[in-house]
Amino acid sequence: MTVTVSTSATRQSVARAVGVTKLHGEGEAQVAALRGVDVEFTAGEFTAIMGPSGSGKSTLMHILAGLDTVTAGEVFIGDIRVSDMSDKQLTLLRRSRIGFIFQQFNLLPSLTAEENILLPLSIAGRKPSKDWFDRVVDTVGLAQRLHHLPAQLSGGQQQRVACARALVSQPEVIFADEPTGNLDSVSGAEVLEFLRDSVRSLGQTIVMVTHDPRAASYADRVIFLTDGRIVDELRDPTADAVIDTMRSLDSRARVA
Ligand SMILES: Nc1ncnc2c1ncn2[C@@H]1O[C@H](COP(=O)(O)OP(=O)(O)OP(=O)(O)O)[C@@H](O)[C@H]1O
Repeated sequence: MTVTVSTSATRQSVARAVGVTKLHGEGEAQVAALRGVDVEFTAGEFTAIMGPSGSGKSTLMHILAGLDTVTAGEVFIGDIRVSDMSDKQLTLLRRSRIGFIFQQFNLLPSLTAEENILLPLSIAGRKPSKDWFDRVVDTVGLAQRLHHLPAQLSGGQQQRVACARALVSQPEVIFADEPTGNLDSVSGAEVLEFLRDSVRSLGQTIVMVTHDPRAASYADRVIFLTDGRIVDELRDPTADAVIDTMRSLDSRARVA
């Protein structure tokens, strides 16, 4: 069964996939990573994408973020059709409208926390608003660490720098790929609380790929992928509800 995920008509759509299919490779080695995915992400919402290994989570996120192309279907960021864009247009779109948080933090080791946070804006030739910068730094709790190098920060603090870097340019949407995958449970919880706060108090929109039911429970909604299709969705999830849904997907897969 394929589920078409619907959203509230009153909220603005920030990212949308319509009938997206993605084939990797050629001939006998060809793999269908996504098979006709329809999904929409609305403003001010925190969504987690879950599913077994190989179900297409990273492929979906990369396609939504303009980092990979579709085989069929369409992708929109706001009302802009990403699936038609040239590489140059995609680079500009990513710089101006999309934020990224990676499992490995991806901070530049020779730059201070503050310089890392401001780097995307400097590259785009933009100046930060001082008020917004202060608010973001305050929200992530890094005011006392701005002049430290990444090596002088804990893993959790480094990931909070990466979160601030994603937020400071006020992107329409932040894509986070296993943001707590390299953190212990306490630092992971801090980062997740921060991500949830940035949605609740700063109005950010976040789409996060995770394997961890507890991480997914911080989201407003969880969508579940199996074998390249969206097969289920939970709103206001608890970790137990996410675990139960994952188990039921496993048993459905075994029966099929
Ligand atoms: N560049 C590629 N070339 C060939 N096949 C690929 C490529 N990228 C992904 N795939 C295949 O597409 C399918 C979906 O992969 P994807 O990485 O999106 O899954 P995932 O759910 O993110 O997995 P994981 O949880 O293990 O990271 C898998 O079968 C994978 O082997």
